[in-house]
Amino acid sequence: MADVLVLDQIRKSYNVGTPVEVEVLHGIDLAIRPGEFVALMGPSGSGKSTLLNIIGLLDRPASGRLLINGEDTTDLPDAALTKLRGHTIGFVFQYHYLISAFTAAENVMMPMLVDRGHPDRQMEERAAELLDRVGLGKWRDNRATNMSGGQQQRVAVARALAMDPTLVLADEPTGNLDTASANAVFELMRQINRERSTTFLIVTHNMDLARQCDRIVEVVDGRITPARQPPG
Ligand SMILES: Nc1ncnc2c1ncn2[C@@H]1O[C@H](COP(=O)(O)OP(=O)(O)OP(=O)(O)O)[C@@H](O)[C@H]1O
Repeated sequence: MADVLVLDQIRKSYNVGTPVEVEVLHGIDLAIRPGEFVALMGPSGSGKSTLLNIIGLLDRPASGRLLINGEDTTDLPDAALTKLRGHTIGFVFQYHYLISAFTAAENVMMPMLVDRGHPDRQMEERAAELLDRVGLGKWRDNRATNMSGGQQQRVAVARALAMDPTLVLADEPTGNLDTASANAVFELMRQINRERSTTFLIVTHNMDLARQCDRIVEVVDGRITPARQPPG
């Protein structure tokens, strides 16, 4: 089976006032296999979010190749990138970004609504199944605003899974939560990874959580440091 993700010499610069370009990713090589649960760590400003945006097809690298499920995305037009993103990648952010006027179920349906063409019944059943899975079946018709931070983040995890993605990208998904809620959200993602073989790449500053991952990838100054196993 093809690697879920292959990065080959990915470089990225930001324009910080013409003509000044500052390179923040200096040739990143990375491969992630199907079903891996990987922590992405590194100091503030090292380039983790920049890298995640490129992997999530939200931003393009200046040079280098990015393959998702064996497909080279380098020369794909924007519309094809949007479609590939919608069908293969789920996102969880530090802030949940739920729509407060919508119910939990409606929020989970959002990726399917955006993708268009999914019958209502199918979307409702999928949302119900996923909310059950994250332990919030009874909260289906509650507005997102009436839920706790941990519950909101579990709805966000359910929403990330709506399109049955191969890869979930999570940018500090537990950063805003108290320790108990953070552990619960992390454990939920770990269980989903084991049950469904969904691949996860999780940015975290939390070493306790990172050491429960299969592997830690560390970015320092826009470069990946040599691989290391989570300390036992
Ligand atoms: N839009 C932008 N324009 C210019 N510089 C940027 C932009 N976005 C990020 N940078 C710079 O790129 C570098 C990497 O930033 P990035 O946000 O990827 O780091 P990070 O590792 O995710 O940090 P943190 O852990 O604080 O979120 C930093 O020096 C940052 O200032």
